[in-house]
Amino acid sequence: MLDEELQELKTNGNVKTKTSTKIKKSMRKSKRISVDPTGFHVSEVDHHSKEDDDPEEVNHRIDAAWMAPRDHSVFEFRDISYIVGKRKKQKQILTNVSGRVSDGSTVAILGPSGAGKTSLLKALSLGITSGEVMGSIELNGKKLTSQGFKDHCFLVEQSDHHWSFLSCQETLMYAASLLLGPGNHSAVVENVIDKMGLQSCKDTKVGNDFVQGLSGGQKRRLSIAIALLKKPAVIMLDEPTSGLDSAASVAIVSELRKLAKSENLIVIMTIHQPSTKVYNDFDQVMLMSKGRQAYMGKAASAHEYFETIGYPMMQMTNPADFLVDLVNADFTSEDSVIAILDEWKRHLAYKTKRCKGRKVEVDSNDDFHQLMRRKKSFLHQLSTVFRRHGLLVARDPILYVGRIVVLLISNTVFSLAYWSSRDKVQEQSINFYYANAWPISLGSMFAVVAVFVLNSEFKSIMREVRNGMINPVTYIMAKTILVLPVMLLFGAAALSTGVYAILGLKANYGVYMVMYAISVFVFECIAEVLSVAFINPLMGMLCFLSIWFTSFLFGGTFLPPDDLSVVIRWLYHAMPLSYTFNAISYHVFAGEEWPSCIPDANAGAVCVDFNEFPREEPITLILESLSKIVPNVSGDDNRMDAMAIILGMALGYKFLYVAIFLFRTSQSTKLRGVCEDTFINRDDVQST
Ligand SMILES: Nc1ncnc2c1ncn2[C@@H]1O[C@H](COP(=O)(O)OP(=O)(O)OP(=O)(O)O)[C@@H](O)[C@H]1O
Repeated sequence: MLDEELQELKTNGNVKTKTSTKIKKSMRKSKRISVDPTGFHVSEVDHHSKEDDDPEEVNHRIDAAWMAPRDHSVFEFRDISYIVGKRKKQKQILTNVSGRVSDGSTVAILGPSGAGKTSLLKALSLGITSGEVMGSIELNGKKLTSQGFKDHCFLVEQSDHHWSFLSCQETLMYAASLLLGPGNHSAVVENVIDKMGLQSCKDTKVGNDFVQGLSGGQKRRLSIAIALLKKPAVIMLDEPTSGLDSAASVAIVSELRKLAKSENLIVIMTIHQPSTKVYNDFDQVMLMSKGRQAYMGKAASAHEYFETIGYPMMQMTNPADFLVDLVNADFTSEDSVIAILDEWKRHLAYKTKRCKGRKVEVDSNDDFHQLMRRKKSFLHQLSTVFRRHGLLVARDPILYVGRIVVLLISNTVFSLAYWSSRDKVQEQSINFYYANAWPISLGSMFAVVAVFVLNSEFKSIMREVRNGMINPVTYIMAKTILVLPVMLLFGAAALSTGVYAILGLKANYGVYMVMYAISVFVFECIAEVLSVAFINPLMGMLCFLSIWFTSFLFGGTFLPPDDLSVVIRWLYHAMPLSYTFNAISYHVFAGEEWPSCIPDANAGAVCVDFNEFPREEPITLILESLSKIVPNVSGDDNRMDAMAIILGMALGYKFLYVAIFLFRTSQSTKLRGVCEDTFINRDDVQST
């Protein structure tokens, strides 16, 4: 309803309901703002009026500002060059690529495979973090910085990293909450659902490779819908039609064109080889080959330009095929491609020497962004991310729920395997020890799954951070708070049925749960580090398994630390499981009635001579006797110390995780400004 009112208001502005009156008032307020034509500068904003303090009023102003068309903008990049490698192995990926796009335009970057399309888009979205990038990128005449990109631009990547277990509508509601601040944004969300044709699948889960969900085209539409929620000046899309059939490709590109016109957007996309229908929807095209430009200008005039330089297009030809084939060295001679690239350089107008890299950031003082900045607080973001990931923790079976179920089943089976240790006799003490060591070993090893899942989550978070949706700290905090009780649930699943119900353990349940949770938590923290340290999750998983097995082997269950070579003896002290096994073995034998060992009456090596261990306490005795077989067991109560050391290790790993996480999410392209002669498009010279 509100949506319809807003639409009507936007077109004729005479809806007479209470809600629309508020929005109207808000829009009038928005109009009080005068916009500097060179940027998004606001000259007159009443920052502290009484109405601004009313959350409902601010909410309506945001909705109204969101509905209003965006300010005019110009995106310009000059002499973008990109070099990778060092010295003799240097490779020039991009060479002096320039362009200028105004709002309302859709630009397609075309070219054969390896032409440099993706590299250019990455450079324009400040996403290149290695090698050297030169040139200048400006939005409304001001240098585009990472913050400027977060405020005014949005990159839709080729692979859609969404939250698989959220529905389309839930995804958009959380995105709206993150982008627009607190309040009910269902009207705005409905608006983008309608615009992107997602009405029929709004309750469908996004899905992934393992869970059926949205189709490829719907996922792409969802990515664009999220971008629209932000109301950016520029949307960049990497291959938005890849993997889609021709009808879906036409629909997406024509929708983007309409959006560019209606929302004053600049749309820049890379595209491989579009059909004629898709090509006709582009306002401008940039043709690339060998990292250089062969053409940049009106899509409809491209064939005229090539005709003037001696390459007429045959009738009934797909213009995109014609252009791409012209500069594809696989179909044309290398010399001919170079001649076309050189010809374009000659065609460009010469502009005087100019130093780029001015340190002026894009303003984000337009009304919409002013309001949003005031509304979006760290706490609000934290609570949104907390609610979203709480839902995902409950729904995603791979991350935690699956582990809880497997721990429950496997440890029930283990306890049945050690059924005889219920007798609590000396010769069963070793079995009872193992019955308690396996649940913790298994629980800590299962954290390998977290490496895989968190690696994939990190990609989604990276997308959100780069597009200015969230502060990475909110994700880290929310996840840490959510994971702590889950560790206790792991303990409950691993121990309740197995060692407590089946084997009749009497040791304090609460203390055991906490010890279990801490011991598994440290491995969860190791998994977090490895999930962000490697781009490929399989590398992280391999590393995790190596660390876990080292911890298991050098945990003192099998090898006495004193027998180890001095070169690797430190591993016994550096790995968490040695502390865990020591503390847990004391805990499970403490408080139990273990009959004293009678010398000579027992077969096997378990029984000890009283004279060797003159102490009276039965717990100490059983532990001392057990230590003959399990080197790490001792009669001393080290539980507090052990847990403190493990928590310290967990904290260390957490620190490392946060450092890598923040480092990777903060990386962006460092553009090195150049002071060289600049060549720009003749058309642009005329239009400026
Ligand atoms: N970091 C890098 N190190 C070495 N070579 C690179 C690097 N990045 C890109 N390249 C090379 O630069 C060229 C352009 O790559 P890019 O992915 O930009 O091309 P593209 O036009 O998007 O190709 P496609 O359409 O096949 O995706 C390719 O030859 C690629 O191998």
